Amino acid sequence: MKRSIYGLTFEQLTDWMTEHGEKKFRSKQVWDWLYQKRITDFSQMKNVNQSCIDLLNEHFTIETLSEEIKQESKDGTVKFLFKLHDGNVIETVLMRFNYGLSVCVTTQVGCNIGCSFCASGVLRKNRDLSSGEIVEQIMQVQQHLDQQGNDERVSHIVVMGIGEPFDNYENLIDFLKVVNDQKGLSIGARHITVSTSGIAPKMYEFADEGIQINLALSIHAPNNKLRTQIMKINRAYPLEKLMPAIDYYLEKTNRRITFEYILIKDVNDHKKEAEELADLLKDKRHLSYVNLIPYNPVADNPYERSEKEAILTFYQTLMDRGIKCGVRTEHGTDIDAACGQLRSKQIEKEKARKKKNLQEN
Ligand SMILES: C[S@@+](CC[C@H](N)C(=O)[O-])C[C@H]1O[C@@H](n2cnc3c(N)ncnc32)[C@H](O)[C@@H]1O
Ligand code: SF4
Repeated sequence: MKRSIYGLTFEQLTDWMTEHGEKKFRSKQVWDWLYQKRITDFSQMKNVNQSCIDLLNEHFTIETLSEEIKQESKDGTVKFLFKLHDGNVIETVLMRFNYGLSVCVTTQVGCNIGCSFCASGVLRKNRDLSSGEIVEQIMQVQQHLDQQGNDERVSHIVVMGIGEPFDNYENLIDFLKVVNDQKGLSIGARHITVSTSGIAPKMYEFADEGIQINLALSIHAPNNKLRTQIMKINRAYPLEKLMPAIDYYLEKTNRRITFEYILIKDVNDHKKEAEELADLLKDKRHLSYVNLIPYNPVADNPYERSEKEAILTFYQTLMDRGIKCGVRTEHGTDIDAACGQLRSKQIEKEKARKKKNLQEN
C-alpha cells in the first residue's frame, strides 16, 4: 500500500527527497503543485524531472478518498461522505460563516470514547485515519470549491468530526503542520480548533507543542457524577485530572479555551448546572468561552433537545456570573446534520443491502 503524499509535512518530504537522491528544492516544487495548483496526478508536475515523478509514483498516491455522497443544504453547508481505500466511510462538512469557510474533519473511523449522546460513539473505532487522509478531506473540499469557480478558499478548520483527535495524536500533529504551513494551504493556526473529550495527558503535550492552535474541551457537565453518566471517559480523567490539565494549558499558552456544553433536556440543562459550571470556571473566566450546543437528535437515542427557555436560562445564568458564552447556531438542518449521522445511515443501508443479497442467494 502506497502512502498518501498529503500525509508528509514539508520537512518530512524534504528529508525523503534527499534520502532518495533528489535535490531539496524538489519538495517546494511538489508542494506548489499539490497545494497551490492542486493537481491530482504526479505527471502534471511540469517542472519536475521524469525520474522524480517516477519515484513519487512508485512510493506515493495523491488521492485516496472517493466521494460517495454529497449533500448540499439551503444554507450553503455541504456534507461529504468519503470512502477510504479499505472501504470504510467517513464524513466531512463544509460550513459557511460570515468570517469564512470552515471545514469539520474526521480523525478516526468510529470512536472508542463512546459518549452517550454521540452518533459516532455508537460505532466503535475501526481504525485511526492517517495524517494524509485527514489532509485530503480539506483538499477534496477545496477542489469542490475550485469547481464552483468562485475563487473561494477554506479559511478555517475544526477538528470536530468523528473520532477523538487526541487518541490519534501523532497523525493529528502532522495534519496540523501540513495545513498550517505557509508553503502549503497556509491556514492560520488561530483559524484552527481541535476539540477533545478530555484526554488529560495529551492536553499537557498539546500545550507543550508551541503551536497557536485553538483548543476546545467537551466538558458537557459541571460535576463528576453527571459527566461520568454521559461521558464514560470521565472515569479515566475526572474533573480533578482535567482541571489541572486546563490550568497548565492556559498558563503555558495564554490562549483562550472553548468549553463545549451540549444541552440535553432534563439531563444537564438545569439552572443549578449552569451555576455549578460558572463556579467551576470562575478562576479562569478571563480565558474561557462556553459554547452551548443544543443536542442534535441521533436515531435510536433517548435524549431530547433542551427547550428554548432552558437554553436561554442556562445562557443567562452563565453571563450573569461573568462567563462569556454563546449558543451554537445550527448548520445544514435540512440534511443529515448531526455528526456521524450520514455515516451511520450509510452503514445501516449497506448492512440491509448485504442481508437482502444473502437472503436472495
Ligand atoms: C463529535 S466530537 C469530536 C471531537 C472530540 N471527540 C470531542 O468529543 O470533543 C465534536 C463535538 O460534537 C459534539 N456532539 C456529539 N454528538 C452530538 C450531538 N448529538 N449533538 C450535538 N453535539 C454533539 C461533541 O460533544 C463534541 O463537543
Ligand atoms: S463526542 Fe467525541 S469523544 Fe465522544 S463519542 Fe463522539 S467523537 Fe467520540
